[in-house]
Amino acid sequence: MTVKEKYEVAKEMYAKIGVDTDKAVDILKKIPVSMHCWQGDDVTGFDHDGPLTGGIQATGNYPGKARTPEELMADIDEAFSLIPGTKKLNLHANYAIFEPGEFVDRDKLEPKHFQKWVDFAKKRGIGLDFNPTYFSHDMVKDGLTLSSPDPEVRKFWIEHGKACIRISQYFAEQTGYPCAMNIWIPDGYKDVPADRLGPRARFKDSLDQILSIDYDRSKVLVCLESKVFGIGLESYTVGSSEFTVNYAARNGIISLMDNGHYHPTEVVSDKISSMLLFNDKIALHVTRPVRWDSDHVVLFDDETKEIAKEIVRNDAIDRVLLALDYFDASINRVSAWTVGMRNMQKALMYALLSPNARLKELQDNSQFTELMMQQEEMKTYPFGLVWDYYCESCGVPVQEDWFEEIQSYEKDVLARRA
Ligand SMILES: C[C@H](O)[C@H](O)[C@@H](O)C(=O)CO
Ligand SMILES: [Mn+2]
Repeated sequence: MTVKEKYEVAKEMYAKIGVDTDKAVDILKKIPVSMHCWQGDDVTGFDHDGPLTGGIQATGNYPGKARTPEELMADIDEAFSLIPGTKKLNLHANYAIFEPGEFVDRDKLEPKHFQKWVDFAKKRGIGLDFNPTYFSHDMVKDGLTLSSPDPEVRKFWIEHGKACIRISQYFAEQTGYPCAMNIWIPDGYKDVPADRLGPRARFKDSLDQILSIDYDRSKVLVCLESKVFGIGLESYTVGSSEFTVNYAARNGIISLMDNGHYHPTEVVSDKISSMLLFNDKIALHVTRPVRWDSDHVVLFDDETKEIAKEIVRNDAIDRVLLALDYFDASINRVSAWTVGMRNMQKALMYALLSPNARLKELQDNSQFTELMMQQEEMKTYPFGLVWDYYCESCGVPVQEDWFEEIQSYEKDVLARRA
């Protein structure tokens, strides 16, 4: 049987419970998922030689890491050729590309330092997202940036934030797609602080200054990401959840939730509905925390599925900005991208193939026995046959066929980067 014939069988089975698989395929094709450039080189970037700082860590030493913009772009293209659906590319400011011999520090970055990325995106018809890089830099003093007590340090990073807004607006104007610009700072303390209010007040003032510049809010979607702790910053995080949610709500920007940034038993899937009730838009970093904010590759696991369900069944596809955020250096990095991106879309597909209206009705009518039965039965519906058809209709390899391509690319390209 062909992929299409198998799809027809699945289509009939889903139709019996009121699910329109053609519609699910059409919807999924249009949901943008932003792929993070930093999986390709373990968050190293091109503006700096030092270590990765900011309380985050890429562990592993798998060969073939991209070392230049050209290598990173080639690897992104390779991953894109294996990932179905609508993609965006998520860049960090430390991926600026300079002319030979040129160096421009982060407070002075301009759109021209990202022109090659803009050309890359335009050629592929995709949008760009952006992130100021508040880590891996000498101006991070004692682990602090926008909340530093040193006005010089704060000024440097405020200028960086402003520069990034201008660059984001350029991205949006050039690509024709709004640019989500996410602010995350690592600031915090390893040990019990003497003053929790001061750093947060300074962070608040720094954000106010960054956002005071004139920019087009329909083009630049500024987001603010919270965190619970970082490595070496375990006792106190300036940009906590309460801080970022309140700041975003008061200042008309977007809260970004990273599902690695909460206490281990807290789940982002349960937060989405509350956030949707009070915000026009929210943003997500989908990752996989294993015991801590470990940034493992996104799997087709329960929490990823639950996150996708919350987006789909709350009719919030256009209100949730979806980006991935992980960096695994222990496996083939192109494969890591491909697995994570495909899994995010599988989770969305799984949610789109759920009889959501019926399940809600069962809940509202207190038919909990039937609700449990139906939710469990959904797990063995032929989801994979619809997924395969979706991949085929997007022109990317079906099932594990894509891995052969990864193996050839590793042999022909990555292995030669020694
Ligand atoms: C590199 C990213 O900006 C970073 O991972 C941030 O989003 C984060 O999640 C830090 O823990
Ligand atoms: Mn994140």
